[in-house]
Amino acid sequence: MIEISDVNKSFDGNQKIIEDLSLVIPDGKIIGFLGPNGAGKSTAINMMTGILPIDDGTITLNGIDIEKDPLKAKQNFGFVPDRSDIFLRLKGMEYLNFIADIYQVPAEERQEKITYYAKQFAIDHALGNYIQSYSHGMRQKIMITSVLLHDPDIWILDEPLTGLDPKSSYALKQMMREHADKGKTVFFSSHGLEVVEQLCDEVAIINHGRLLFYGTIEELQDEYHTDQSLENVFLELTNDA
Ligand SMILES: Nc1ncnc2c1ncn2[C@@H]1O[C@H](COP(=O)(O)OP(=O)(O)OP(=O)(O)O)[C@@H](O)[C@H]1O
Repeated sequence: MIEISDVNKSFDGNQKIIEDLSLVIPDGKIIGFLGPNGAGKSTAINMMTGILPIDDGTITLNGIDIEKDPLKAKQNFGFVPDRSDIFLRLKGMEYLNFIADIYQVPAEERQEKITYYAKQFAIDHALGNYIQSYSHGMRQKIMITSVLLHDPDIWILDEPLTGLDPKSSYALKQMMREHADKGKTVFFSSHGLEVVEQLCDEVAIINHGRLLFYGTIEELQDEYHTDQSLENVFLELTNDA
């Protein structure tokens, strides 16, 4: 479970990029995090994962405060950022072993998992090459594999499906469903409203750093007295004109 309580964030001390954001992300469900470009999704996710400091408010992951006890909080989640251009000078296998070392994944288990996930994502042939030489999709897949390797309770994924081919996208969606069905937490941002509609149990929609809605798609339709698709309601809700 992730609990975000009264969180505010600005970069220049003036305009708030995140304003009074409170949200409880429960276990056992897939939650989609939606908002137009610049709405504040990555900023919120970066605070949840301890990458950015929080101005005021608190964020806890499985009850552990990300600012007060960052190391312990980080043991509870895995994070796939929206940009996967990191550790470019490591080979795929070196990166996976590095992450497995950090999270102390036993040798036999890590080998088994690397073999399995690399095959699922069709990057097994490329693990001996430098990440620098990987396509965007391959970099995305190596990042996702590194999270799956240490099997954290909470998955925080920033636009994880962008750049994945249909087979890998399908595999990841299946894994997300299985993880949620085990009673674990899956939180991901996306611009793909059809995927969100098909995959998520609940959605959180933000714009200009403020939470506009949190709940199921049926509740969203009820609230806006419509039976229209998520896309139509989303466009109406986030229309600034
Ligand atoms: N380091 C920064 N310094 C100043 N402003 C920033 C910084 N990072 C983000 N912003 C601003 O914060 C706002 C929210 O950006 P953010 O990247 O969180 O949005 P987003 O919802 O993830 O967008 P996208 O869908 O395009 O990824 C934007 O107006 C952006 O210009």
